[in-house]
This record gives sequence, structure tokens and C-alpha cells, in this order.
Amino acid sequence: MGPIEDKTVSGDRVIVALDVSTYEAAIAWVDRLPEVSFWKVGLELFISAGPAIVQELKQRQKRIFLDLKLHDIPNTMAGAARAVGRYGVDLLTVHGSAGLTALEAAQSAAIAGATEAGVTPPQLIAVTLLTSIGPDRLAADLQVSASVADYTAHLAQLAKMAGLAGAVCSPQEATTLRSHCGADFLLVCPGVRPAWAASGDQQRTLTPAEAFAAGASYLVVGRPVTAAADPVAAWERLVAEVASS
Ligand SMILES: O=C(O)c1cc(=O)[nH]c(=O)n1[C@@H]1O[C@H](COP(=O)(O)O)[C@@H](O)[C@H]1O
Repeated sequence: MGPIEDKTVSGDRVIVALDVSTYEAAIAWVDRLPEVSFWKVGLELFISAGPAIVQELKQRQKRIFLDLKLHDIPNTMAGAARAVGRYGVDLLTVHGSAGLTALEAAQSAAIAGATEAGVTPPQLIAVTLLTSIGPDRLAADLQVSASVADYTAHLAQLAKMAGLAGAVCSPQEATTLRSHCGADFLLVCPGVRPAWAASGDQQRTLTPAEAFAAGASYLVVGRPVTAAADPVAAWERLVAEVASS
């Protein structure tokens, strides 16, 4: 993939989450939404279906965000990132809170794995603070006294220092992180909710159009499309909203 060569806002910059538990269910979504070019394979699907789903999406020329949220000691992160590097996926998540050494280890190992397999390395993006966590839970559960803005900016800068391509953040922090990390740093934003969709467990949300206006590179959307009464219409409505923004 490359970084975002084309900064025009379109459906190509909206990643749809395949949060399903079987290979068959995932392929049914890909068939049902042929306009979607970028799919996210997360833990539920990858643990259930394994690398076969990645191979099938590649076969279909889809871009792939492998959302494994690696979070471990540097040696273990490196081993896992090296294995992912061989798949030829576009994006891979790691947790920024694994620390600088682990992020650096994952970054170089992913490149090593891709080189071994003769494929393009994935762009690593570091999760800053899960979008399901609001300021109160950050303080109470995680005992972090920094504000959400300062904490996420710190982790995004750590990711940048480690040589990662970008970060995962809520769209509410996109403007701040963009100003700290620069124009070429990828900001991948879940926690987007059109005005017509329920927020569910997401705490720090903006609409898709607001998220792009705030500086998001890519959006990640699941239930607003997949739980809609008419998912095809929901996808088209969402794309129309961002394209006209
Ligand atoms: O890494 C992610 O993709 C992610 C990070 C985060 O902070 N919040 C978050 O919601 N996600 C993912 O983004 C998707 C959002 O799905 P919906 O809430 O259904 O739109 C899910 O697949 C989450 O796993």
C-alpha cells in the first residue's frame, strides 16, 4: 500500500472491520460489500480462521489491516511481527504501551519477515488508548494521571521515535496527534460514528466526516455498517457523507 498517496477523501480510506468468527462469515461480507477495498481482520476472525482468511483477501486484491494488537516483551513482539511480516498485509497493530524497545523490535522484525518472504512489509501502527476508554476510566482503571490528549500524543510520539508508520487513535485526538507527529504519520481512527448509528461501547467518537476533517488518514468502521438493517445502504451513505464533506 503506501502511505496515503491520494489524500482525497473516499471509501478507499474507510476500513471495514470483519468482526466475525468464521472464514465463511467473513467471505460473505466481502461478497456483500464489493465496493469495500480495505478490510480489517481482527483477533476474533484471525484466531478462528487463521492465515487462510488473509490469503483469500489477498487473492481478491483487497488491502488488509491485520489487527492483532501485539503487546509483549521485545523478543516475543519481534517473533510475532516477523511472522506477520511474511504475510504481505498492509497494516499491523501493536500496543504503544509495550514500550520503545518492543516497538523498535517489532518494526525491524516485520521488515525482516517481509524481506524473507519477498513481500512488502506491513506498516506498523501503535494503539495509543483504546477508543472504548474515556478520561474517567483512564484515571480510575489505568491509574494514568495524564489527560487523554497528552497520553495519546506521548504514545504516538513514542511510536514515531521507534520508526513506526503511525498510530491508532480516536478521531477526537486526531488534530493534536497530527500536529505532534506530522503530515506523513498515519492516523488510523476507529471510534467513528455517523449521526445515524449507535455508539455502543465506543466512548471517544466523532462522525466520519469530522474524523477526516480532524486529520485522520483512515477510518475503521464496523457496526455502523455491519449491524445496520441494510449494510449496503449504510456503506453507501457513509461514503457519500465523507465524499461530500
Ligand atoms: O485497533 C483497532 O482497530 C481498534 C482500536 C481502538 O482503540 N478501538 C477500536 O474500536 N478498534 C477496532 O475498531 C473496530 C470498531 O468497530 P465498531 O465499533 O463496530 O465500529 C473494532 O474492530 C475494534 O477492534
